[in-house]
Amino acid sequence: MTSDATPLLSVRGLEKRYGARIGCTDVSFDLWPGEVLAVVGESGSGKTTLLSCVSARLEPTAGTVSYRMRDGETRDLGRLTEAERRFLARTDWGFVHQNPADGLRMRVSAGANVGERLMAVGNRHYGRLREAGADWLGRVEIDAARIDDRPTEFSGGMRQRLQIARNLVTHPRLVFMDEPTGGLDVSVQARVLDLLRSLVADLGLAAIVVTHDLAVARLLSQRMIVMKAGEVVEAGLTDRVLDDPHHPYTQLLVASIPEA
Ligand SMILES: Nc1ncnc2c1ncn2[C@@H]1O[C@H](COP(=O)(O)OP(=O)(O)OP(=O)(O)O)[C@@H](O)[C@H]1O
Repeated sequence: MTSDATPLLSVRGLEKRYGARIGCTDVSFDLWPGEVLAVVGESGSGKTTLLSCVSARLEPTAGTVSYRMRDGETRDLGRLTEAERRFLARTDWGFVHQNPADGLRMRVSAGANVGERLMAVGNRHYGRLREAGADWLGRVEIDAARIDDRPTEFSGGMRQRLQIARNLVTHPRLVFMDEPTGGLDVSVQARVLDLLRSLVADLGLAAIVVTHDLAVARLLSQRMIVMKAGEVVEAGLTDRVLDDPHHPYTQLLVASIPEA
């Protein structure tokens, strides 16, 4: 089976309830290899719930998430064993959190933060781990001389770039991002976004990016879904949705973007 014949990820009829409250409901979409999908919507619309269910961190109440594994077999994530899920998360997936402290080990060096992910996939050679660490620091524009510093000594933007390096060093096929620039100063957001965009393109990564910022969706994604009160109200190519929004809620979101 060729990589283009089947989606990397297929979500069908996904629902998550918290007791009587709806987190998200009736969500369906496909994600293709190398494609970036943005999930947008206001606070409480269900974006994080959806991301957590799709990345197998939260068990959905109904619906399925299928993922095409490296061997070409498509598996229902709900039927994986805990060990299989953890292996996927360590090797095939990345997760970039809004707060870098949630995705980094703050008490170990920058180099070890990057090397650790490689060790998890079987690399043991100290010299090569250090070399890869230095290489990846360079790729995220952190001076290799800072390799032995801890993230606690880094600025917010540097921490976020380090978290990106830690996630991408193993060449995952799919990266989940939850407001990847949301916690950063406006002045450093553009640089991190630019870096993310070029790395995602260079590595041919597929990604799902949760954001309330339509500018982030515009810059990073080819397709987007718009959520309101847990439901998808509009889906389509990012440029189409933003330039010609059909649903009144999307029109409202687009109209509320401040003029540049
Ligand atoms: N652990 C939880 N227990 C109960 N209700 C929850 C829980 N997590 C989320 N919810 C509810 O599910 C709905 C969707 O929340 P979710 O966090 O997914 O939205 P969001 O779009 O990611 O919001 P934000 O942008 O503020 O993070 C909300 O009504 C929220 O109150």
